[in-house]
Amino acid sequence: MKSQNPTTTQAWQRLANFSETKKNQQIKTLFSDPSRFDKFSIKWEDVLVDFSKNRLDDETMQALLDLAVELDLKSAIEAMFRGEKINGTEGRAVLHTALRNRSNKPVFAEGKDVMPEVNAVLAQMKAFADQVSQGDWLGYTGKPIKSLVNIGIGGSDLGPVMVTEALKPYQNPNLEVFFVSNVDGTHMAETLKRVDPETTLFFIASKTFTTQETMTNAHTARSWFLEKAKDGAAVAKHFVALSTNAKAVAEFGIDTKNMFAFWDWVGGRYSLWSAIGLPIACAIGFDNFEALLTGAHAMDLHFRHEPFENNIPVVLALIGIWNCNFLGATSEAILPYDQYLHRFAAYFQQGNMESNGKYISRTGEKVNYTTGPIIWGEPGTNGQHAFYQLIHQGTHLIPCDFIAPAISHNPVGDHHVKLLSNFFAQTEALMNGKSLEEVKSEMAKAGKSTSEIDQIAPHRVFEGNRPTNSILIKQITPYTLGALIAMYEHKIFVQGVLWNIYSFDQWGVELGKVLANAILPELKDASPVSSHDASTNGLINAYKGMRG
Ligand SMILES: O=P(O)(O)OC[C@H]1O[C@H](O)[C@H](O)[C@@H](O)[C@@H]1O
Repeated sequence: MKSQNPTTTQAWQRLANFSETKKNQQIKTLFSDPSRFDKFSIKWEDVLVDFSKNRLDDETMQALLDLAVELDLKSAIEAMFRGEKINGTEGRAVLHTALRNRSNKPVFAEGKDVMPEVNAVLAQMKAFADQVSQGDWLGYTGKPIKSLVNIGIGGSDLGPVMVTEALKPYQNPNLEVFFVSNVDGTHMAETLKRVDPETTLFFIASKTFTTQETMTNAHTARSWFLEKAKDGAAVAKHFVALSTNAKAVAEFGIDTKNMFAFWDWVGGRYSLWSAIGLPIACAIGFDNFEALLTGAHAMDLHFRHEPFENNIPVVLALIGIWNCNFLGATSEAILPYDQYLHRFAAYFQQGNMESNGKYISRTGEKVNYTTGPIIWGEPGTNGQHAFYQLIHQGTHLIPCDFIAPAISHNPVGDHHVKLLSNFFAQTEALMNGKSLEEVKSEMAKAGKSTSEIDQIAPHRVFEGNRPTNSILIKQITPYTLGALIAMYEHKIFVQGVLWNIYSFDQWGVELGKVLANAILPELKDASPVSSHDASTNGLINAYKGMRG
């Protein structure tokens, strides 16, 4: 994979040169081009991506596309799909695309076709999910399973939670799903209050099977279970493991025949397509899980083969780079107008920020440009009544992705048209704003006094010109959700390639873990500590004092 500081390319120089003059380009005036909407939107299957409401003209788009060519994005995409070890610091391939490779064409990692293994685990998942969802998997007292409890954190939690929530309309009504991630005992305690050991299945989900939070929660769940079941042999009916680490699974006491494997070429935050997706498959049924994979595969094909100018993940990634590196945006909001997608932004916080939150380039130097933005968001319309104030009138430039389904799973009264009227109105308002003249004349018409108009009018002005993308999807189904997730995954990949950083490691999470392990034994007794800096010593000693 080509490794080059993007700022040294001709395309970047061009973008930098004209960005000063184009920075404040008015989006609404760009619509004087009657073909703008057609030119700056992509229709793919049942999805429409409109990126015309950006500070983006033909020249900028061309320079961004040239940047992708100059940095040899095409070869990088091929390198990922072909199983090259593009995760350079861990020496691993990145093949989540193989997990959903419905074509079944061979995919090689280290010279070995991974598809037979992928298919074997999928078959094992199907057999298991079918038994659970049909009520044939019985607990130790012979009762069918009613509650699924996933114990995992990060990539072993966020994907399954997000998808299970997003696809609730497809959920088996006989099953309830719970997710325990936090090492805070409250998370486990509150969940255990709501489940019955005779009818509960625990999924211990951990790629490494060493993660402190997950192992602590797993041991607590097992002790709770054994207290009731009083028979070690019953564990096999109530605990399964989703992991790459068979040895640690066996050491924990889960029979490896109850283990669903995946491999080191699956990154944690890209793992919902693997055995980590088993709770999803149980909750919504294996056919629906397969449709999720199929949708993602369709997006993979689009991403791999479509020319860049028509390639949704590539175009969205390039616009993100324009906004971050040239217009000064430091964050991006993801705003789904779909209550079922309420964990979507949280999921892509990990996807984006753990992948591209890096200041060291692939050649080991500190970068001299901005990389991964801060990702945040909540479902519309809740966000509108909370933080949209800042998006509309704050001092930060916050590019937003608006996502909405045309058809609701709950066509109750006029809720959906109301929801979608807000979806359309917000991007319109963010682009067009409202001028001082408009505000003044409105206030005058409403009979306000001149002094009131002079005093209040400036506060009611909307500068507008806030960039947005709108992603309209016919309906959120397993298939379209799979495609949507894959779309964002590939956007992140493209940005990592162009920023010349390694998107598939996460060294930045290590230091805190190591220090927590050093502090843990110090918290076990009352003796004061003095080995840290004054603040950390002070905090630990105050804690010991409060605890008594
Ligand atoms: O699946 P596990 O090995 O338990 O890892 C769970 C999570 O913890 C790590 O600290 C990483 O930051 C995440 O990328 C990962 O998803």
